[in-house]
Amino acid sequence: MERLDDPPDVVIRRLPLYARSLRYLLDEGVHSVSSQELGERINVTAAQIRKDLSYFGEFGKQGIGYDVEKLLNHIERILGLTQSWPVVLVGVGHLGQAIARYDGFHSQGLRIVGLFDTDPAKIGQEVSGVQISDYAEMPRVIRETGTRLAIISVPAADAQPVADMLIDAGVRAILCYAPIILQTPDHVWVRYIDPVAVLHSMTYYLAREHVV
Ligand SMILES: NC(=O)c1ccc[n+]([C@@H]2O[C@H](COP(=O)([O-])OP(=O)(O)OC[C@H]3O[C@@H](n4cnc5c(N)ncnc54)[C@H](O)[C@@H]3O)[C@@H](O)[C@H]2O)c1
Repeated sequence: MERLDDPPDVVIRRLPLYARSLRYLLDEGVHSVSSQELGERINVTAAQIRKDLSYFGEFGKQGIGYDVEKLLNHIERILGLTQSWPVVLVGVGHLGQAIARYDGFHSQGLRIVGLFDTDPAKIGQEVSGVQISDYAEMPRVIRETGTRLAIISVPAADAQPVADMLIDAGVRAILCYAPIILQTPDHVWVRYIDPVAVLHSMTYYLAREHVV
C-alpha cells in the first residue's frame, strides 16, 4: 500500500497529533511555536518533528519557529481535512451507539452518513439524527454517498464478511473495533482499536512490579 516515495506510515500517523496540538495552541492564543515546544506536548523530539515535516516541504524559520495557524492549515491540507468525509458505521450495539453519538467526528470533518445493523429491533431507530438501516442497504448507501471510510463495531465473528461487503461496495479505509485481524486487499487501509490488547500490553509491566 505504501509507495517508495511516500512518507513512512509512522509519520502520517503522527500528523493528526501535530494538528491536534496546533489546534490547542491556537485555542490558547499561541501564534508561534518552536519544534521543541511542540515536541514536548506530544512526547516527540524536536528533531523528529523537523524530519517529519521535511517530507512535505519547508516550514518555520530557524530561531523563529512555526506560525501555528499556517502549519495547522498545511497539515490539514496534507491530511485531506479541507473537505468533510462521509463515514458509515456497521454494528450499532453498545459500542457502535457510543461512537455514533460522539460529537468529535462531526466537528473534525467526519460525517456519519449511514448506520447499519442486522437486528430488526434496532432498524428504524435514530442515533444522533441518523437512522439505523438494514445491513442489506449498506452497498447502495455507500455507492450513493461516495463513502470510502467505514467503522466496524460488530462482534468479531461477523467482522470479516462485513469488511468484505464494505470493500466490494467501494470502501477503502476501515477502522475496526472487533478484536480480529481482517484479511483485506492491498488497496485497503485498516486500523484497529483494541483496548483489551492495549491493557494487556501494560499488565505485562504491572505483573513484574513488586506489590508492597
Ligand atoms: N463494548 C466495548 O466496550 C468494546 C470495547 C472494545 C471492543 N469492542 C468490540 O466491538 C464490537 C462490538 O461490541 P459491542 O459491545 O457493541 O457488541 P454488541 O453486541 O452490543 O453490538 C454488536 C452489534 O452488531 C450487530 N451486528 C451483528 N452482526 C452484524 C452484521 N453482520 N451487520 C451489521 N450489524 C451486525 C448486532 O445486531 C449488534 O447491534 C465487538 O467486536 C467487541 O469485541 C467492544
